[in-house]
Amino acid sequence: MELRGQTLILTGASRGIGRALALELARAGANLVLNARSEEALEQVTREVQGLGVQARAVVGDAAQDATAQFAVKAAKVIGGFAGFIHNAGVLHPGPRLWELSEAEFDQVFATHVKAGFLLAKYAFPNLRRQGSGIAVFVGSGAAHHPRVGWGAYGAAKAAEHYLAFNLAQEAPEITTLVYSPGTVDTEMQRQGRAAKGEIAQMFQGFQREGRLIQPEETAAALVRILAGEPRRFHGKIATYNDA
Ligand SMILES: NC(=O)C1=CN([C@@H]2O[C@H](COP(=O)(O)OP(=O)(O)OC[C@H]3O[C@@H](n4cnc5c(N)ncnc54)[C@H](O)[C@@H]3O)[C@@H](O)[C@H]2O)C=CC1
Ligand SMILES: O=C(O)c1cccc(O)c1O
Repeated sequence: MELRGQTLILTGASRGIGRALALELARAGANLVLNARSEEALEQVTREVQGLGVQARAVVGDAAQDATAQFAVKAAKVIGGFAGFIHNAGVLHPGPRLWELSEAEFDQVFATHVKAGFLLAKYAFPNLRRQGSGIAVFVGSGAAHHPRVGWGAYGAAKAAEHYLAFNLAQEAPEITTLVYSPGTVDTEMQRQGRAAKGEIAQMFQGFQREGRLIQPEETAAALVRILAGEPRRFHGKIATYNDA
């Protein structure tokens, strides 16, 4: 897929994998609508992306709010060449067993991974279908298939997010829709995992001790290689960091 001149929406762009993806996509020539909740960090990433010579627009807000998704699609259409989205925003809340999470934490995890994915599809897919093509990437996780003490809501939300992607792939075959599983990546989410209480912290500490963490730049480059190549081979499937 040619990325130059195409406009993509990217959620969770203020740090970690999202920030690295924004920069790598810009290097590949893509214009970007960047979303995150923290205005200062997002504006900073947006300036860095613009410095790479592409058009970029920051949309500050919760990706799980209807207005955020609606505005992001509008902003992408104003830039022109709207080609789709990468839903990367995520939150883990590591540590508590499922029944120890607050209702607000549970809702936040499902809203960020699942509802935000639904809203992006709700506003992007009708446009992309009219154009007859597009790309939708859901940043997924091995957690969707591997129950562990201390990440129950997260894993359940990731499983639901994967399912949204697989179902959309059937509902809109003309839009290439895939899950990207980024590997175990050295980000704030990993740091929160290591600092958590209970068994999950040992797992995350082990990732670091065993040298299993990859850098956000590596996993971003791998996804952009997939997108710039033949993303269609992963339609309705999970592409992993190693596939690139
Ligand atoms: N770091 C890892 O080892 C792995 C990460 N992932 C997934 O990769 C994605 C990115 O994670 P990381 O960069 O590691 O995490 P991170 O915590 O460093 O960054 C998450 C990003 O999402 C944003 N965000 C969170 N809630 C949001 C909301 N409601 N609306 C808009 N933005 C929101 C944050 O502001 C931040 O920009 C997530 O979907 C995560 O589940 C999947 C597998 C492994
Ligand atoms: O599988 C992992 O290593 C992992 C770690 C943190 C967060 C995740 O989603 C993961 O899948």
